[in-house]
Amino acid sequence: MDQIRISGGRPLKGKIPVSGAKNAALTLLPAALLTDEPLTLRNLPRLADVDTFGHLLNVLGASTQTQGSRPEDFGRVMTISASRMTSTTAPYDIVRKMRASILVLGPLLAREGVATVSQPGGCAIGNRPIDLHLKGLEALGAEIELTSGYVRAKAPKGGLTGGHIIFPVVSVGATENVLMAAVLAKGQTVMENAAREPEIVDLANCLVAMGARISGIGTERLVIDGVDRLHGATYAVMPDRIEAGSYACAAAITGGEVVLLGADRALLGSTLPVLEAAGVSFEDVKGGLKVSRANGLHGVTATTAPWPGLATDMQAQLMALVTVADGASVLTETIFENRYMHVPELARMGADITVTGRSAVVRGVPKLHGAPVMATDLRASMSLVIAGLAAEGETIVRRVYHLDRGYERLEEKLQAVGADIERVDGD
Ligand SMILES: CC(=O)N[C@H]1[C@@H](OP(=O)(O)OP(=O)(O)OC[C@H]2O[C@@H](n3ccc(=O)[nH]c3=O)[C@H](O)[C@@H]2O)O[C@H](CO)[C@@H](O)[C@@H]1O
Ligand SMILES: C=C(OP(=O)(O)O)C(=O)O
Repeated sequence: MDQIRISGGRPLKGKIPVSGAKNAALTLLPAALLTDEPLTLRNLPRLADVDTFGHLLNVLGASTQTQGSRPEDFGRVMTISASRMTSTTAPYDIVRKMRASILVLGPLLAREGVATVSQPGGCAIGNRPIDLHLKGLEALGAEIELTSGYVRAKAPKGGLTGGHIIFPVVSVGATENVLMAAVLAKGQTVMENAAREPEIVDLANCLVAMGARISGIGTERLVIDGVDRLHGATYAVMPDRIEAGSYACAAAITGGEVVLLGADRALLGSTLPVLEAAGVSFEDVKGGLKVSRANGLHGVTATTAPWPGLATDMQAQLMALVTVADGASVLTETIFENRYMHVPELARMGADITVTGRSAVVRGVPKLHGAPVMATDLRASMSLVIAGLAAEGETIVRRVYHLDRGYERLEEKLQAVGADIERVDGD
């Protein structure tokens, strides 16, 4: 199995192109099921999860064609044509590999009137329920049964109808699923306390380009006037704000200076001031954002929250950064109950971290040392890469398949800015 070997201590210098956002791509792909005309997605990142989603769309009867994807290019263009669906079932074998598969539920229900989707279980970062997805779809008239590990959903005769949904907590996935169902429902749907993440804005903009009628995009109150049909469109996936934030941490921890091509400070929300407080400097430059270490690294107190708060998907990378900061940090995770799988691994590299309940106290140490490490989720794995880039000596990161889910050609991008990093065969 592949491993990543890093010899730490080299300041990163140069340019890193930011890829299309994984978490936007994984909600734009199921949107293709809402129309019988082709949807062309540009700037799709080359990631294992995108391939898995393509496979799921094929299983449902949609064709997927990728164009212009020379191996040396970042990103690719995919045209998805769901002119005729041959199945309405998302099987366990695919859903277990990729939680985002649940996002075919709303589109299948809206388009075909039925959907059977394997229930995603918990995962390494927490419990991850889907009750709000189901309640939201029920508010549009769907009948839902949970049997044998599957969600079986049926629209009433005549199709889904608009409804009024007040989410008790902000849910990115539930907002996406219900939004995709509501665009083809009869009448008006109002979603209150909807998620406002940039990836939801990206989905809504793509749906509008396909003929949907949505107002309140980017706010917590989305109003959707259902239309009879959507048409095809061409849409470019937004840049990956989490990838950009991850490389910002990598540049700062190594004392380097990197231009993140295509990065946009507006997409970082209040993750940006938290990184600034930790000592990352951001400067707008032509074509992107220049990141470097300002005046040393400093401990921070920060809590993850829905947009525009500190992104939960940046918590592990921020933690890696502050392991070598002056002073202590207190990081609190509010979205997932178990998103600290990186803590024992960072500790093996010399970090001083104590977790109590939902908070982690990180006392900065002068330096980290390389070690063999392993993580059980995507961002935890990235935090180990960031730590490895700064550590003295060699770090081996195992279970690279987590990184391949969310970072397009990670080692190539880091090699290009001077990191001593390579993918090697391992046991
Ligand atoms: C608000 C938030 O930051 N969401 C993150 C979440 O999205 P993802 O869509 O996976 O999760 P949600 O946004 O739905 O979850 C937010 C919170 O709502 C709870 N919940 C969710 C759905 C549900 O049906 N019932 C329920 O109780 C969850 O347990 C969680 O505490 O993980 C993604 C991958 O790391 C991140 O990119 C998203 O930024
Ligand atoms: C946990 C993540 O993704 P997923 O929900 O696809 O597992 C992530 O993007 O950090």
